[in-house]
Amino acid sequence: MVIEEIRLDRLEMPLKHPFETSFGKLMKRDFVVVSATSDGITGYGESTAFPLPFYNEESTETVLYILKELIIPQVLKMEKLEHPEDLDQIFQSVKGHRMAKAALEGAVWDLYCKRKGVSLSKALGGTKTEIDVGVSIGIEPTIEELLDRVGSCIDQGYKKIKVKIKPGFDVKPMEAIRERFGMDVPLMADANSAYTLQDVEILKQLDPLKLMMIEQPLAYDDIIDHATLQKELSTPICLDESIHSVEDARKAVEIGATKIINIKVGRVGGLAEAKKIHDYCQSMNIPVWCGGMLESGIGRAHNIAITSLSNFSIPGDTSPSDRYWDQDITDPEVEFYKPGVIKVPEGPGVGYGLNVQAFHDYVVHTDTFTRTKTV
Ligand SMILES: O=C(O)CCC(=O)c1ccccc1C(=O)O
Ligand SMILES: [Mg+2]
Repeated sequence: MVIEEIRLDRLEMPLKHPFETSFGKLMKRDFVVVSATSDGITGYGESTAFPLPFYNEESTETVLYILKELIIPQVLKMEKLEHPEDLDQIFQSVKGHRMAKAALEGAVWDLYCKRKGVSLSKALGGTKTEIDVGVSIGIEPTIEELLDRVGSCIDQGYKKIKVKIKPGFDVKPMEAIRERFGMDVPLMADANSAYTLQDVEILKQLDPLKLMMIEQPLAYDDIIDHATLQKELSTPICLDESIHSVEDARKAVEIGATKIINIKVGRVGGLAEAKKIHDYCQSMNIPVWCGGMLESGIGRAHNIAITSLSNFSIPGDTSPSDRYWDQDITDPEVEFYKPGVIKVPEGPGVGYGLNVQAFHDYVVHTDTFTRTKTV
């Protein structure tokens, strides 16, 4: 196929509730949607970078810069793009910037699948027809408010409850959840890199709570200290921020830094790399699950497709649209078809259409790039 047009729409979507992590508080989502068109068919991808580089090094502005200046001009010159993996030649010319690459790669996967008339799930080798989902709960102002939110999520049927922690809001709130809701709730904590090895005594106090895992307790770029910490903890460590590629996954698993991996399509540079990590982890008996980045329905749809692969055996953070949005930009929105379960769509591509009206209501800026005709 030949891609004739690529569009970058920057959107601002207000969150229903502020979302607080150990690195800060988000009130709205500011992100980029990539549209790629060939023969009148358009595929969509979503950038998961935040406006500021507080989760990883990328930001909305760096995504726009890398796509506009370095990647899109090369893609619009490609003579032959038979498969999304052909983008790799171009991607190799830019180190890092994985969220920028993933946003474009996602649009090309959707386009490729729509042209072939197959679902993205099938094209990736997915086998599940439905996926179990969990919820990620931000840091709440008080333990009481956290308990209310956890209770409501349990009532809604979420299959995993993840709670954000930070120094000063860790052992007490997690103990309070266990006391109120019991030891059977599938419960985990995510620290977003807020601790160091100095904090091992605090983290050890979580062990009796039998959490499913603790996500990224130490630095965003570390695996060595995580391996040291894992030797001290009975709670399994799950890496998020530190894993950017299948090579990172291999090294982290080999040194014992992680027993479970959170795969985020954007963080690892796209669906092709996400699948490689999934396959490697499967061969090593390491379970994986799909993380979230407060995506709109477009990013959620990609997450649902990759989660249909068999080693995504732990419920991910792909909650329905109404967890975050009054009005999402897909039609239909992402919904439970029974509590805690989302159906994997069977239609071509991501299987969710665009709600054009809602989409345009959130757009704040558009750039369009077209192929220069060659004779
Ligand atoms: O999209 C979701 O529901 C997951 C939310 C979440 O946990 C998160 C949100 C923003 C930044 C980082 C993370 C994370 O998983 O670490
Ligand atoms: Mg995380």
